[in-house]
Amino acid sequence: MSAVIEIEGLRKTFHSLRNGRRVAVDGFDLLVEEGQIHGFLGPNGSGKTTTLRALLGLVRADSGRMSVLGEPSPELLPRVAGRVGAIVESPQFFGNFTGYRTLRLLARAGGVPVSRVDEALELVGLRDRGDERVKGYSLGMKQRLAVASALLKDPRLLILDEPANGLDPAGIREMRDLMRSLAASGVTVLVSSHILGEIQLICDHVTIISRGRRVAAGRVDEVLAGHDRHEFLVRVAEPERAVELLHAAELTAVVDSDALVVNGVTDSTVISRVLGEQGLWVGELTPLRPDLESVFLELTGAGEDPSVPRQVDHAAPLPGAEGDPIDLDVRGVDA
Ligand SMILES: Nc1ncnc2c1ncn2[C@@H]1O[C@H](COP(=O)(O)OP(=O)(O)OP(=O)(O)O)[C@@H](O)[C@H]1O
Repeated sequence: MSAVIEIEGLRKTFHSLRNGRRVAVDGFDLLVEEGQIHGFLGPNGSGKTTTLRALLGLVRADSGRMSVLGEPSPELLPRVAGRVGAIVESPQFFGNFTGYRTLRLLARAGGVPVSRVDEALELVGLRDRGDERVKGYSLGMKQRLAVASALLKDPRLLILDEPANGLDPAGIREMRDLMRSLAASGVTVLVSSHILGEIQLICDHVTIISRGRRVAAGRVDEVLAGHDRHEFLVRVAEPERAVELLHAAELTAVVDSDALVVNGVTDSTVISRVLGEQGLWVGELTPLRPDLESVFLELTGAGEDPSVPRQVDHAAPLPGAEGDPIDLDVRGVDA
């Protein structure tokens, strides 16, 4: 399978008079292969947006090697820009324009055949609402319009920064369905998020970033399996006595409210045998599988670092700190 995005050893430091020197990305690696829906997970301020901006040439990295669709980025990104759709920054849609007119304008500006507008609206499920003004759109619809704008040129790679941010459950579901159908049509998707459940539902691969560093990467099921403590929830009539019996059999067990949790067990029949032999019949024996949330919290130290201030979205770059932006049609959503 070929690499669609490769990042090795990316480092980016911001300097400001107020906060001094801040290492936003600290030797970060990322590999996204063709056909993946790849989740890019990390707490607020962990470096996701900075990584994506560096990849797309919107901010200049201190060091590191990056490539997109096989071309070194950002140097030769223009060669593949026509096959990359990205929504990383806040876009400005004219509220008085209809969705259709907005896309037609963007298509013309980007040299894309206007016939592509209908297809893009269809793909994001806005074909029926394309004649309505954008100011009447819900946030979810605006998000989908932003995705449609990134789809105008029929990209092979779609990069979405926090597409579910601010959406209600219905909007999140729509976004999820949209990503799935795009992936089914052969588009590789990289989606950054701090919404763990969403990533677990949508993505097949994940890279977790914490304080600018990669702390886990791989297939979602493999990352989860790597953190499986082989725990079981056990319900019996006498939990305290059950714990004593399990300890005597050299198993680790603790009472957890009206049940007990046994860990480090690969074969659950051992538990029922130890207890059954002493007349304690097991009423429930449930494997406690890790979910992405518990893995994420474990790896990132419970999320947000209070010493790291939240990014101000439109923080003014320092003179000379930014690279020359590349015309990638990078858009975000006007909330
Ligand atoms: N233009 C900037 N100037 C100074 N510091 C910045 C700038 N952009 C980002 N940072 C800092 O770099 C760190 C990483 O920020 P980044 O926005 O990349 O994180 P993130 O993972 O995308 O967070 P979020 O989920 O909150 O968007 C933060 O400490 C942030 O304050």
